[in-house]
Amino acid sequence: MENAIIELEGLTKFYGSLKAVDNLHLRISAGEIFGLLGPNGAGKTTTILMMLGLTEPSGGTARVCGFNATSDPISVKRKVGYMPDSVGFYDNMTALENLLYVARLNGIAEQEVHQRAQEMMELVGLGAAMHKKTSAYSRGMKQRLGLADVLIRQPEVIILDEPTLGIDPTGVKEFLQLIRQLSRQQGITVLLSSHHLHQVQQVCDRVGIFVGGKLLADGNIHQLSQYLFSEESYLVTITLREPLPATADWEPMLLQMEAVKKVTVSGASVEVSCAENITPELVRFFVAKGADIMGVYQKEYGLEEIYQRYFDNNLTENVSHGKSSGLFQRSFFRKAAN
Ligand SMILES: Nc1ncnc2c1ncn2[C@@H]1O[C@H](COP(=O)(O)OP(=O)(O)OP(=O)(O)O)[C@@H](O)[C@H]1O
Repeated sequence: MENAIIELEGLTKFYGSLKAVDNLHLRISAGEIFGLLGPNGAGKTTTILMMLGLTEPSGGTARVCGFNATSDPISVKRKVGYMPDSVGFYDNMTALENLLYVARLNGIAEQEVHQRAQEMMELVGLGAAMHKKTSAYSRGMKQRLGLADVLIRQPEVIILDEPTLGIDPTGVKEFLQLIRQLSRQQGITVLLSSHHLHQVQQVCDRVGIFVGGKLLADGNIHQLSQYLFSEESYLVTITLREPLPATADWEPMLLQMEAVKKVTVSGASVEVSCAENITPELVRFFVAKGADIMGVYQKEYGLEEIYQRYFDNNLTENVSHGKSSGLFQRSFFRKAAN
């Protein structure tokens, strides 16, 4: 990859006998917004800490902005802004005073510190609230102020660990828009760790799926979808007025169509995975059967399904332990592999 600003080579971390990060290889380009996506305990925070030189790898290397994070953490910290999931402030000070404090700690010259802090407050949308004490700030406002703290040092890379935790949906949307705008306007590289699929999907150029310390796949949503669902790229959901009669043999008939790979029935909803877009044929099929169609919805696979697919093996294991997932509560009809 040309112009990689983050390069992880065989990065590994053991905590005692626990392998928290397992031979991670990853390159992120300058200006990219990369989403590190994984469930709790996947190793996201440990990876970030190694990239910042805050914990030493057991193996491999992390290079950020050309510096080795283990042997030269100070240089990395000059280039990288890190926002943990929860940012603390002095509640008895105003937001601007908090920011000025951080700016001075970071050695920003006194003659420019005021102007820069005020500019940052405007940039993160807190211009009108900069003289309020942070004790009166909402969680979303505190996250914005946290971002200003990070940005005031003019980093090349920002790393955000679960940045939207505890923010309401409107706040999340605004915060993500802000991240995207900053990255695009200022060319900042963003690494965002999250387990909120929808949010990652909205804002990231590329996503890495991280499970059990391993990076299982990375790419943009379309690439991941093509890779995983090449045979079942189209998902058509047809909603009928009545649930399918128990005696109907429509599923096997649908599966006889060349392009149909899988049929899932859930009440009055029939989900058909196909290799080609055969929505008109499917509609004709149901009409010919005398069914009333209430809705037809066609979509490309999203991150949720991609993520779910990576958990297929785990799901099987869970089911064998009696913890059946929602997926298995519906009936599945899959074409047997030839
Ligand atoms: N300091 C530590 N000592 C021992 N084990 C640790 C330590 N930090 C993390 N772990 C373990 O390493 C694994 C990875 O943890 P990590 O915090 O990196 O995951 P994560 O993906 O960031 O999870 P979350 O989304 O919950 O923050 C987990 O099993 C965790 O319990």
